[in-house]
Amino acid sequence: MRLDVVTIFPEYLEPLNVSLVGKARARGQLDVQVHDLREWTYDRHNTVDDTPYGGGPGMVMKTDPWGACLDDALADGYEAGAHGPVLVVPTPSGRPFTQELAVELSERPWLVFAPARYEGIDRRVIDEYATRMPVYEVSIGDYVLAGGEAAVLVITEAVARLLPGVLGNAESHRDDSFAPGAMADLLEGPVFTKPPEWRGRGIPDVLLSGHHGKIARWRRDEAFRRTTLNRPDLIERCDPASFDKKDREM
Ligand SMILES: N#Cc1c(-c2ccc3cc[nH]c3c2)n[nH]c1N
Repeated sequence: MRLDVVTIFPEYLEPLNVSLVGKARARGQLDVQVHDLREWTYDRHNTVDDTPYGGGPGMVMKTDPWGACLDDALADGYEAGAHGPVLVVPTPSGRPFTQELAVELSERPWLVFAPARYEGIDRRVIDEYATRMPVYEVSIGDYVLAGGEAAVLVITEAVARLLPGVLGNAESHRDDSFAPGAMADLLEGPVFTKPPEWRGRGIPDVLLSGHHGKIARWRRDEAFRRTTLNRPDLIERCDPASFDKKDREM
């Protein structure tokens, strides 16, 4: 997978050099190119913003730097269609970024991220590139950030960990919260590791029983309890029949 990120804060994307994404880059599973938008400005102040038409607070990111930078980023191997790039625009007014969307994006070969600053990017930029490729305007949550770079880090990690071979076998994302399957839409339950006792706190007996069926049932019950407590809205989406079926299989 190729990722291009256009930003006025390239240093904000330094975390893409470490941990899971950094290792995937080192292994050649990810090709990440970060572009400093100001390198596509041609005035002495490297201007990327201007006042909004119609008035109002703040500034709007200008068309020309974005057009010049995106054209260059896309010129390198661009082709339309299923094997081509998609434009991902983080915005508080976008569709929710979910595990389902992470899976959809992980199946694309090339993501081009356009994290804005100020009040956003001149709409004509998005409309221009929407004529050439799918555009995903996504929000990572119902809170307001000062720019889209943090969202790029979140989306990139959620997508990269789904790529074949990026997570070790032991770290399968099969049982992730929100991953498809009988535990779909349930939050993950508690986890424990050695030592067997810590500050007078032990391990739930069932996890020491070696009875895989009972362990699976306990984990599912704990996931159900945590989901009921923290995300009751997800409970309606669960199919209790899948649990009964799972029990019969244990
Ligand atoms: N994704 C996302 C966002 C943002 C966001 C994204 C881009 C810009 C550009 C200026 N301010 C921004 C906020 N806020 N909250 C979210 N969930």
